[in-house]
Amino acid sequence: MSSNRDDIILNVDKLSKRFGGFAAVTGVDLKVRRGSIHALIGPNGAGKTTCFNLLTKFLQPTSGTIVFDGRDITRLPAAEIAQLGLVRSFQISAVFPRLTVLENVRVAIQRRQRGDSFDFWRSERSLHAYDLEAWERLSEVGLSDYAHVPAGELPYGRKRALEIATTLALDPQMLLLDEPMAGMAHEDVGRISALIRSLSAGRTILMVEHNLSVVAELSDRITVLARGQVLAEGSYDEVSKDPRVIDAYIGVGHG
Ligand SMILES: Nc1ncnc2c1ncn2[C@@H]1O[C@H](COP(=O)(O)OP(=O)(O)OP(=O)(O)O)[C@@H](O)[C@H]1O
Repeated sequence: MSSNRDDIILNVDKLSKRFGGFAAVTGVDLKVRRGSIHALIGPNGAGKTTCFNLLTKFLQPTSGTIVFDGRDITRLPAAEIAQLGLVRSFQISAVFPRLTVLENVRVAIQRRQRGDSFDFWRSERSLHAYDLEAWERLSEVGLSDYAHVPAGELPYGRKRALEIATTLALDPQMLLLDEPMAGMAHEDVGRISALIRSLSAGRTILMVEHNLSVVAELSDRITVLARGQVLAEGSYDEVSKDPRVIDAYIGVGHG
């Protein structure tokens, strides 16, 4: 694939999701350029999480199409989408607290190699085969010094970094990050921002994030949702000056 500026890795067309009579997402168009950091923002209840769930097929769309890397994935199951390289960061609950940081990443790599099964109670020797790659992932997210610490003992910010390392173990072309700064202490925000920036080298990132200064700093492009629809799209400067965006945020008390 070429990597010119118009190279769209994710092309979402008129995506909609209804829950019974309630339209959570309506006619959303979204184009994400390969290699960019794209943010999806909007006030509470705007439909951001539902969009993520539709993209990764945790939910089936009511209508619309999703094309990833030139392929229509609208009807594919979640596991196949991950295999194609569109991967959502795991939740912290997916980290095994008693396993060390290194072991967690090793298990994630093994799951990629063996498919989505948990038959990791194999020989120690077969697990060590994944060590080299696991160390690389840890170094990529700045966790090398924590390799032998049980995951459950990591501070919160480092747990998010581990969660990202286990996601990288799936070798994604495109990462969906669901509120990467949620619950983060102030001192962790800068470090995770730098991490996201470094991850974007050679990958595409789509993130839902409430911290607007992080969105401003990191994003090449921003799509603003409100009431399940696209309200505005552009650079941070453009969307933050848009009166409709300001109204939508103030309307639900964000200010
Ligand atoms: N499974 C469901 N059944 C019914 N309604 C739902 C369901 N999931 C989400 N909704 C509704 O869809 C709307 C969009 O919710 P969603 O969680 O996608 O918003 P959001 O932008 O992610 O909000 P937040 O920023 O608060 O996380 C909300 O009104 C929500 O109540």
